[in-house]
Amino acid sequence: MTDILKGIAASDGVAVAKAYLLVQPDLTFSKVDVEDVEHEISRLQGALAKATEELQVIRNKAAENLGEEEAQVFDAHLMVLSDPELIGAIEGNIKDNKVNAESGLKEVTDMFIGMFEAMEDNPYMQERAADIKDVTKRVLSHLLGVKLPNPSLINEEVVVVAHDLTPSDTAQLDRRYVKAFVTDIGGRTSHSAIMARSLEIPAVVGTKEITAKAAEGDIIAVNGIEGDVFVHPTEEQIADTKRQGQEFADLKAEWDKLKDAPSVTKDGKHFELVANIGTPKDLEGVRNNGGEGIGLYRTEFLYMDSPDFPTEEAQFEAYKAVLEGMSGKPVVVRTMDIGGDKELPYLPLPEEMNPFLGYRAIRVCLDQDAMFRTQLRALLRSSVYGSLRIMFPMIATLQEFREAKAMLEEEKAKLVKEGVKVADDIQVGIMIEIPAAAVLADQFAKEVDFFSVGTNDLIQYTMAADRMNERVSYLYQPYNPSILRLLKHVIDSAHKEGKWAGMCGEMAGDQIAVPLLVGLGLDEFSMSATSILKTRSLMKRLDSEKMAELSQKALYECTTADEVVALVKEYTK
Ligand SMILES: C=C(OP(=O)(O)O)C(=O)O
Ligand SMILES: [Mg+2]
Repeated sequence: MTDILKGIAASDGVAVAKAYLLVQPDLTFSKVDVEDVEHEISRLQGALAKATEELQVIRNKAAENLGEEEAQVFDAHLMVLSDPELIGAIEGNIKDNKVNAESGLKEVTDMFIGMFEAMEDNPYMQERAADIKDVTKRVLSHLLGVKLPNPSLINEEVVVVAHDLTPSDTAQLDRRYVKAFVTDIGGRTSHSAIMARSLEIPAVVGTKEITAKAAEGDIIAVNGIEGDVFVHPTEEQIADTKRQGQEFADLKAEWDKLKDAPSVTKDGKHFELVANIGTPKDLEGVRNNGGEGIGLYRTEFLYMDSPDFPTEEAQFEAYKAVLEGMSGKPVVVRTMDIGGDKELPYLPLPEEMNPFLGYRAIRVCLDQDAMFRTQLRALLRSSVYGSLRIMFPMIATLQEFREAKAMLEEEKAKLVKEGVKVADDIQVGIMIEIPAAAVLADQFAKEVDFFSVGTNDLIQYTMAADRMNERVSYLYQPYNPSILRLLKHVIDSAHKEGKWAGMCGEMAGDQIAVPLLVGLGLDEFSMSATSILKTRSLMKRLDSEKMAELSQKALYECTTADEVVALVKEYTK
C-alpha cells in the first residue's frame, strides 16, 4: 500500500529510487555476568577487526570523494581502535569483572570519554573523546550484529531517509548516488536544506514520519518541487512525479538561456543577483548559473570541514580562491557564524536550552577574539585579490559592531606595519537578522557600509517560530506584513545614508517575495546559485513601478500573509 506524505519542499527536482535509511540503530544491551571470559575477549577481538576493516573502506572512500584532509578524522578513529592502552583496559575489565564484551567495552570507553570531556579547555582531548564515542558505537554495532549507516559507502542510486540530517551528513552525500533525501524534521531554511539546494539534490524535509513509514529498500518517489513523498508509489504516481520532473527540467532549460543576460526588470531597472556559497567548491555552480557576485560566503563551513581550527594560511587560501574565482566581482564574506545548528567538534559549546538564542556567531567571536583575529587577518590579506566586503553575523547592538570593526582596524594596522598589502576599499557591513538591529537600522546605517538581511533568522526571531521546527512552520511567514514593514525600514534607512541593502536569507530567491522586494527597492538579492536564473527570468517580467504599488498595498492594506500572497499573484498574473 502506498503511503503519501506531505512535507516541506526544500530543494527542487524529483527522484524515484530505493530508500537508504540513515537511521541510528538501537545499541542498547544488558550487562551480563559470564564465566567464559575468553569467549567474550574473542568476540571483542572479532568486533574490533570488523570495525577496523569497515573504517579502512570508509577512510579510503572519504579520501577519494572528499580529499585527504577530510579523511583524517577516520585515521584518528583507526588509531583509537589499535590503541593498546584502551584495548588492554577493556580486556582487563572483561577478565577481572567477568562481564560480557559489550559491557566491558562501554564501561571503559565511558570512563575515558568522561575524563577527556572534563578537560574543557583542551580542544585536543575533547576531540579524542568524540573519536572514542564514535568508535565505541561502531564496535558495539558489530558486537550486537546491527548495521550502522555509512552514507559515504552508498554506491547505488538511493533516496536517503533520515530523522534529520546535519550539515556534515549532507556534505558527505555523493550526488552521483543520492538522488534525493527526505527527513522527519527540519524546515526550508535549515542548513541541510540550504546545502541540498547548492548540491542540487532534490529534498523534502519535515514530513514528520518518513522514518516510521519507509523501510530499507522500499521504492520512494520524491517530489522536491511540491513537497510530496510516496512510499511504494503506484505506476501512476511514479509517472506523475517523473512528468513534473520533466516539466521542471524544461523550465530550467529555458532559464539557462539567461546565463549571460543582465538582471533587469521589464522597465530596465537593474538589481544585483548574487549567490550564497559555503565553500570555494561552490564557485563553479555560481558561474554556471550566471551569478553577478557572492552575497554570502558562509565561512563557518571552512571551520566545520576541518579537523581543528583552520590556520590563518588555510583561510587565506580559501578567501583568495573565492576572490580570484569571481574575477573582481563583489564578494561578501561573512565571518564565522557557528552555533545554532552548526557545531564544531573541536570547539565544545555548552549545551543550551535555546541554541539559536544563545552563544553563537559574533558573540563567540568577540568572546574568543584570538580565533576571530586569525580570521580577520586572513581576510585582510586576501583583500588585494578581488573586491572584498566583510560582513558580521548576528549583530544585535551598535557596540558589537563597533567592537568587531575596531578589531578589524587593529589587525589591519598591524598588517600594514608588517609591510603586508591590504586593500583600502573594503566595505564593512552587517547581517540584519535580529529584530533589534532591524528596528535601529537608521542608526546602524550611519556607521556600516551595507546591510544584508538574513531573513532565515530575522523571521524566526520576529515571529518567535523556530526555523528548524516543522510544527511551527506555519508561523514561518516571510510575507507577513510585519516582516515586510521591517524590511522597508531597513532598506529605506540604508538608502537615506547612501548605503546599499541586500538580502541573503532564503527569502531573496523566493518567487512570491521577489516582486515585493523589487517594489521595496532592495539592491542586492543573494540566493542559492540554483535559484538565480529563475529569479532573473521572473524579474524580466516585472515592472518596478507596479511592484512599488504592490508592496505599498501589501505593507499597509493586507493584514495577513495569505492576503499578501493573493495580492502578489494578482499583480504578477
Ligand atoms: C543567511 C542567514 O544566515 P544563516 O542561514 O547562515 O543563519 C539568515 O539568517 O538568513
Ligand atoms: Mg543567520
